[in-house]
Amino acid sequence: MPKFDLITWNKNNYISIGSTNLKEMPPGTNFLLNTNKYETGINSSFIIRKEESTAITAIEGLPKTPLKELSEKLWQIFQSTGSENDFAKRLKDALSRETGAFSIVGYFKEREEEFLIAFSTYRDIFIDQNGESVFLTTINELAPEEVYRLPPNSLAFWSSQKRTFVGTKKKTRISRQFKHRMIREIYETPYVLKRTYFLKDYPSIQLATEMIRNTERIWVVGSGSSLNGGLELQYFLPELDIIAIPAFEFKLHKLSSLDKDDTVVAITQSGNTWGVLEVVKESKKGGANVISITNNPSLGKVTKYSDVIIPILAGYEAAIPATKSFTGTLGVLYLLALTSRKKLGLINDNEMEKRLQNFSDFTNKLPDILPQYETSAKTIAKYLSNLRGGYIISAGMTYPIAVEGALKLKEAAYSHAEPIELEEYLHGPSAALSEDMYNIVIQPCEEFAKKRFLQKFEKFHENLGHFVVIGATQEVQKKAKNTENISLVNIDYSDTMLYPFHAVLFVQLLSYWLGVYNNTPIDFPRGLVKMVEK
Ligand SMILES: N[C@@H]1[C@@H](O)[C@H](O)[C@@H](COP(=O)(O)O)O[C@@H]1O
Repeated sequence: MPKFDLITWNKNNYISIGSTNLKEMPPGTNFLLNTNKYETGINSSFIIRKEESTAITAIEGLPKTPLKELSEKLWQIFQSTGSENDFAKRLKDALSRETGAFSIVGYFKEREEEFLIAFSTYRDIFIDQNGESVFLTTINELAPEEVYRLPPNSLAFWSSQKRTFVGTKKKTRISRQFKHRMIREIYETPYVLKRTYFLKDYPSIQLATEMIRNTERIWVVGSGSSLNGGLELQYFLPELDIIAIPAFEFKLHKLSSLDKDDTVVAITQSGNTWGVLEVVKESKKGGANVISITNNPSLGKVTKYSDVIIPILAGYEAAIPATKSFTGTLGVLYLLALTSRKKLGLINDNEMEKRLQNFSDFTNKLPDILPQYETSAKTIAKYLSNLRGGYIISAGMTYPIAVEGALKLKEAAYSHAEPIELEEYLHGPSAALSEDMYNIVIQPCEEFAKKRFLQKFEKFHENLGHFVVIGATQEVQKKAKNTENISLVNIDYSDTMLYPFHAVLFVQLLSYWLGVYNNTPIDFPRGLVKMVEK
């Protein structure tokens, strides 16, 4: 009998591998089942225990059927009689009928026979057998160099009698092993957004929308990247009275005037940031509505004080610089804004469908877009590595991305970057530039602001060590006389609401590569923690 770690796990109330403990993990997205060799950690949404050592399933993502029910359904199939092939077929049928972006791995023991299954609707699962152990993961970086790759919508089925996996493709070589968690997590983004897409049918989004519709003022509170992500709601829903404000500032000056017609949207990846908890506790006491958006919906304390909880489906994020959780937050806000616009009669069914389709198309294209962005980010980072710092400038929809970009450049690359609003640049900051500095302009998508940038183009380009322009850069190309110290990054977007996603991914990759060239401890910047508690 092979010795699965899962059996060990089954004897406990929770799963623990290496130093990580499921109880401390946000319900998540990636799982690693087993191994003695790779004690790296599991990040799984839900584990359902049956009686002693009989069944255990780990499900990540967002299937339509509630997780408990889905697990129960699979268990029924295992208990039914029939041949091994029948089991496999019935399982596959049941799983293929399910909608949503999810993956499942399971261990079942029935009539002295043991079975392992793996299935995903939307991503590869990597599988390997190593002597007595079986290894399953969705994180390719954790897999051995040569693994069996299970493509989406196929079922891998292992039985203790046959001792081989049925359904997997031939062994393939994993081409990329990520050096840092930050870059691996950026490359997780397509999966994060694919899961997020299915939030459209999630009850919390509908409830939050209802709350937003019946409210007078909306306050978005958070810190760090969560606050920066929150700024975007003001642009996604410009018709409403929304103010995004640091949690601490809100506590100091707004809490006292809060009333029951107000809604507080608290954004917190960890769900446990002290300043945010202070705000939600007191907002609740004061009778306001509280919506929390968190990557830790089961264990984050923020949920205790929330009327509605919307999960960020990013999964466990290890690197201190937030990347996939930021983009996951944008995804949640995109859906929340769309549903609210629909409810408020600002868009009709067709437009709603079109935007959802755009979002889904974007998630499908993203795996091809990311390496392209990375190639140019890497080249540009090389230029920037000789410079001491600079400005990151934008306006409108992508202004929050300039703010977030400046934070990423500081955290990951120790590059002193300051975010500036496009027009504000002309009111002081331009005076402080020198030849050892850079300007990064995220071209606005609003026509009026686009024109303004072109009109003042020379001003942004003067006295610089390097000038980077991100966006629809064709016009800039015509405008630029001296192209020596300019880098243009063309971004192809048709839906302006998706432009911030493109821009932030590029800026994250740029910060990452600048960190590599500057030789910084990218994943664990000095003096920073993932979560600021009391
Ligand atoms: N270094 C982290 C930031 O990356 C994070 O954005 C912030 C807010 O955390 P949370 O989103 O968990 O509330 O906390 C810390 O400062």
